Amino acid sequence: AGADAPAFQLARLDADPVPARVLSGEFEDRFKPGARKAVIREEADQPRWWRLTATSAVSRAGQPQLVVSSPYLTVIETWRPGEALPVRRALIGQGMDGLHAPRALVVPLPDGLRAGQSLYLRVDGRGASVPMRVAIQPEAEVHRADLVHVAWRSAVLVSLLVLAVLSLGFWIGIRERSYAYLMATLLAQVGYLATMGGELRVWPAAAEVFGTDPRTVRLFALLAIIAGNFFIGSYLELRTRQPRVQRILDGCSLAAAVLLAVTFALGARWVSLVGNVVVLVIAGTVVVATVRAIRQGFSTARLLLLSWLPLAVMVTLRVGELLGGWVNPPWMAHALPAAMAFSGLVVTIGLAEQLQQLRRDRDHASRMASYDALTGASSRPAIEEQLKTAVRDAHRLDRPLSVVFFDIDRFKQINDVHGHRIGDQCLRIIALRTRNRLRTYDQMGRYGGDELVVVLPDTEQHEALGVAENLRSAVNCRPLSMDGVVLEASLSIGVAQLQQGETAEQLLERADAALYASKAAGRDRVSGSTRITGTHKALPTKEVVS
Ligand SMILES: Nc1nc2c(ncn2[C@@H]2O[C@H](COP(=O)(O)OP(=O)(O)OP(=O)(O)O)[C@@H](O)[C@H]2O)c(=O)[nH]1
Repeated sequence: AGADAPAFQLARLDADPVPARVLSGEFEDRFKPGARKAVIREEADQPRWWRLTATSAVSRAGQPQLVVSSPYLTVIETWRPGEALPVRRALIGQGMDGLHAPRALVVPLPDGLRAGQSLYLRVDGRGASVPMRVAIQPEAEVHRADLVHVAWRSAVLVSLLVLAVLSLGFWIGIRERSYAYLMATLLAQVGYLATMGGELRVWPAAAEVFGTDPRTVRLFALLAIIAGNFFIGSYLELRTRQPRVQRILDGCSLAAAVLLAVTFALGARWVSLVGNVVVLVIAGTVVVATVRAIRQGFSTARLLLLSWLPLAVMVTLRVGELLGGWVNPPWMAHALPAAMAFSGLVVTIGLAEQLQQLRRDRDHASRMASYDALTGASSRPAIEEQLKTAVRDAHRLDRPLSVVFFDIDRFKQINDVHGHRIGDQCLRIIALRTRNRLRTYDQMGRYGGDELVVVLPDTEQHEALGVAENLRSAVNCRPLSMDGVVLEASLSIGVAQLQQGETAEQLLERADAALYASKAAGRDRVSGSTRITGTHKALPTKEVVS
């Protein structure tokens, strides 16, 4: 509430004299009003002085607090009226206060302020140049905002970490590289948020090492950019689908990598400037790339766009703020991290969706390999495999097994007279009529051009001969009609029952020989293999059931 209508004025002194001189009033005339009413933005690399003057009285009731939001690395020393020593505040290190969430620097004003009274702030922004909102709020309000802040940050950081762990799991599980890039991006984002937001101070040792060095946050930001680029490139298959866009992203990654190198050498201000421009280029490029991918019919790009748009908007708002264009509303402090978590979540869902598609494709491919597309019967390798299994079971369980092998008579002539298309339909109808006369556990496969094999488990030769006769009459008793063409067709059939010690190949060979016997005897007939010695006998029905 205090941020809406500040009861104070801010002014800045572009110098850093010794405190006693400032407090003595020597520089009062040289303080200039700040660019914005309730915002401190310290651009200088050296500490500068800011004066906060109450325009109306701030009552001591409710324990008023001076609140400076999103300070990042800034260290502020505050001289309260009448005090010779300052109160030092920083998110990390000396001046850290254990009472408040790291969303703001908080200085108690136990006596309130009279109208016209001033606070003097020595602001050391360490060249970070982030805009900080200033407010005077009662203690209770500060605590409420702290609680909200902690809840948000915990939710976002935990989400990002959980998604990173999930990505790690997927990466290890299926060796899909996109997940490694996603994991790296998410972890870099966590690093960025924790160093930028001050959560790092939970671990004092880490806070001392990383927390007060402006290069750490740049390091994480640049790593997030590079990993994110790799992720997007691999997710959208840009290298093959949109090579030019991929080159732009590669250029951005290269720029980020160069910045990464010089940030250690220099720590210069323009590292952030160039880095932020690179971020804007990426934000725009990725929007274009996803829209194009969607146009190309790449359906999972929709999810990427959904995940990217809020992030791109938030990042643009934030970069605009850092580049000095404007000051974002306070909720932006949560919106950017939330957009990161949302984006990570949606992208993980997108990857899972891609994974499912991959599995569907694989299932489809294996179905295609085991079925003959024209007749719907098993393919040759599949029926050979099924026959082998059936033969092994028959030997092991001492059960009978028969095969029926047939060939359409003068099929070449059907093709020649009516065309290949009618020939195809003829094959399909015969396969359908065959299938309709089999038991569910009988198996049918297409062995060659117009040759089909039927495997009949638990069937002795005499029963198989009956089945074969049935199949033969199913074709020759009723002419085949298709597309206005009606034609007569017939089958030549060979039948053989498995003998003891016989292999699947030997069994098929005998059935094939019987088939040729049928052809030789004038076609349209059934022949059984004559050599029958030592077959497996069918058991009485009761025992079959058990
Ligand atoms: N329409 C169609 N024809 C096929 C297909 N596969 C093989 N054929 C043809 O089927 C014919 C098979 O001929 P054969 O089995 O050698 O001889 P046939 O004409 O059936 O004569 P017999 O078997 O001696 O009665 C060949 O002309 C092949 O081109 C197919 O998928 N579709």
